[in-house]
Amino acid sequence: MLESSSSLLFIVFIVLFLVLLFAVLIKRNGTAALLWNEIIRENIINFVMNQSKEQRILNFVLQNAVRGDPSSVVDTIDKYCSEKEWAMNVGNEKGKILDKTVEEVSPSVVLELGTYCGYSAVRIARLLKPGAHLLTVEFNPKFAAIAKQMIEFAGVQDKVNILEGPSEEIIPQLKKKHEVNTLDFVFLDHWKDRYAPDTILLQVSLHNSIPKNKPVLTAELLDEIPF
Ligand SMILES: C[S@@+](CC[C@H](N)C(=O)[O-])C[C@H]1O[C@@H](n2cnc3c(N)ncnc32)[C@H](O)[C@@H]1O
Repeated sequence: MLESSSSLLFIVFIVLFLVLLFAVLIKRNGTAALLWNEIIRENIINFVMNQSKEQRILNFVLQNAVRGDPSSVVDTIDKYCSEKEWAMNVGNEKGKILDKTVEEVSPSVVLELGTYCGYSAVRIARLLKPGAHLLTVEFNPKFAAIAKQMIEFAGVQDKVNILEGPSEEIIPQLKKKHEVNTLDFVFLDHWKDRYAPDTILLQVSLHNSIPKNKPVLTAELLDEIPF
């Protein structure tokens, strides 16, 4: 009896020690914090709420943003992601540089690789001149479905075309299937290991018709440009 209660006490002690150790790690170590927030915590919330984080972001927008007002959609996503749950949108800081580039270039045709929930797509589309359009590529069908609703709610669906599939498959189809002859602005915000091969693929597929003076921005580059 005494033996079993002391081993129980020992197990409780070990569990408490591990919880404490993990709490300290989360506070001090970026990887542990990421592991906790992005994998453990998020999956627990998804399980309890029976809903993905992306669906929660969309619901928050549907309940709090102004329908047909893209800036309100952008601001509402920023509010959710700064106050409630982090998400991999480009965010407001880098978003301002993105805005500035779109305004300066005044593109007619824009390509974005990596749509996610449609945050940057709405952000770019709200600044496009009449007749201009954005093609945005996303290979996760669940994210593409969320983005479609986000874009429609923001009222920019006539300016944005979501192309569902991997960039490496979509890019070679741009010319024939989507009638793209030249791109005035490219925003690379998908997985980093595809930046270089997709940039080459773009030039090959469009026969070098991305003019040299037209910007190709990556999410990482936005970190380095002073605003
Ligand atoms: C950082 S998020 C994009 C964020 C988005 N641009 C925004 O600011 O709202 C990256 C997205 O790229 C998608 N992705 C990654 N690699 C891809 C590929 N090769 N083809 C298509 N989509 C890809 C992922 O599923 C993810 O949704």
